[in-house]
Amino acid sequence: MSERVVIALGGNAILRPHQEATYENQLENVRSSSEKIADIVEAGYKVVITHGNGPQVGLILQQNEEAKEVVSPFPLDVCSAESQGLIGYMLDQSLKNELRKRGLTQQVVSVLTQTQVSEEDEAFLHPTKPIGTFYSEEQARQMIQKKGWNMQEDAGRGWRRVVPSPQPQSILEAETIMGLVESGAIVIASGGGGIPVIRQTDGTIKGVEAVIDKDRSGRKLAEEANADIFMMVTDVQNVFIHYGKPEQQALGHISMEEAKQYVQEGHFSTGSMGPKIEAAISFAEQGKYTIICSIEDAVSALRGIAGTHIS
Ligand SMILES: Nc1ncnc2c1ncn2[C@@H]1O[C@H](COP(=O)(O)OP(=O)(O)O)[C@@H](O)[C@H]1O
Ligand SMILES: NC(=O)OP(=O)(O)O
Repeated sequence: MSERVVIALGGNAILRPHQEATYENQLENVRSSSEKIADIVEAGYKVVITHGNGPQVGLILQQNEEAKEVVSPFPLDVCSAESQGLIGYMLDQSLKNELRKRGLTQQVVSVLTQTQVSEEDEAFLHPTKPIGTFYSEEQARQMIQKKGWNMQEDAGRGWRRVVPSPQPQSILEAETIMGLVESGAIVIASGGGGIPVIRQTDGTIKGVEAVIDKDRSGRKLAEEANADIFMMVTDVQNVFIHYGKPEQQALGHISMEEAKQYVQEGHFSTGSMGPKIEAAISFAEQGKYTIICSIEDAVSALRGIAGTHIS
């Protein structure tokens, strides 16, 4: 039986740090990622796709805020929904085109996904999720003063706006997503971690202003989809210890215990590599397998010869 892999595509792989945020640049990145995803499909894996939205949701939010004198701005959960539509559309279209080119007949479908979070989550008081553009420290100070943004340095790449990132509790459309996966379709779901919603006392759902980490939601999706492998595709080839320092060292195959040890030693930044390792550890706790790699290495990583593997 073919193995099932949930691929989580990083928002920064769709729009690279410091790359101009045009639609064309993002479409080209998504198009080349789709070639690699099609390679994985062709290699015989059953594929479920999720994706980040950090750069995109930040830009949509900024577009809303900049135009607020002319057009009423939308809240962050709506911007999240917009980013899911934007990226889902690009991925869906690019993958359909790539599969068609190769004579592959799998259906591709993108599901608008809402993820339940708790209103009580401490994360609402401590924003940690980097979104939007990268700024210099001086520009960041101006943004904090002029716009009242929360800003943090993001893993040595520059300063970014940060917003609350509550823990995902459940994926509301999980059953429908599973039905589509079982039908043999390639499903794109839980984009940007899913649109964050809370369940109110009367049972209705309502959007909340946050951005969920797609690696945390991706791990939930991988559990729901009963995936054999959870693959987080990002803009580095490996996870490193002593990242960004002269003594940095790439990790190949490590155990869950080693991963926990490295977390304790503080090797992974919150808001970037931290949540990926956290997701890998909880997936490994269920006896499952996680890979963190670049999109270029995705096929070799599945063969075990590239990327970081946590089991
Ligand atoms: N220990 C580490 N090893 C590798 N990358 C790290 C580490 N700590 C922080 N990072 C940063 O994590 C980034 C990937 O996380 P993130 O930006 O959230 O990716 P994505 O948007 O692709 O999910 C890398 O570009 C790197 O700058
Ligand atoms: N939502 C989310 O985790 O996006 P990134 O992968 O772009 O950070």
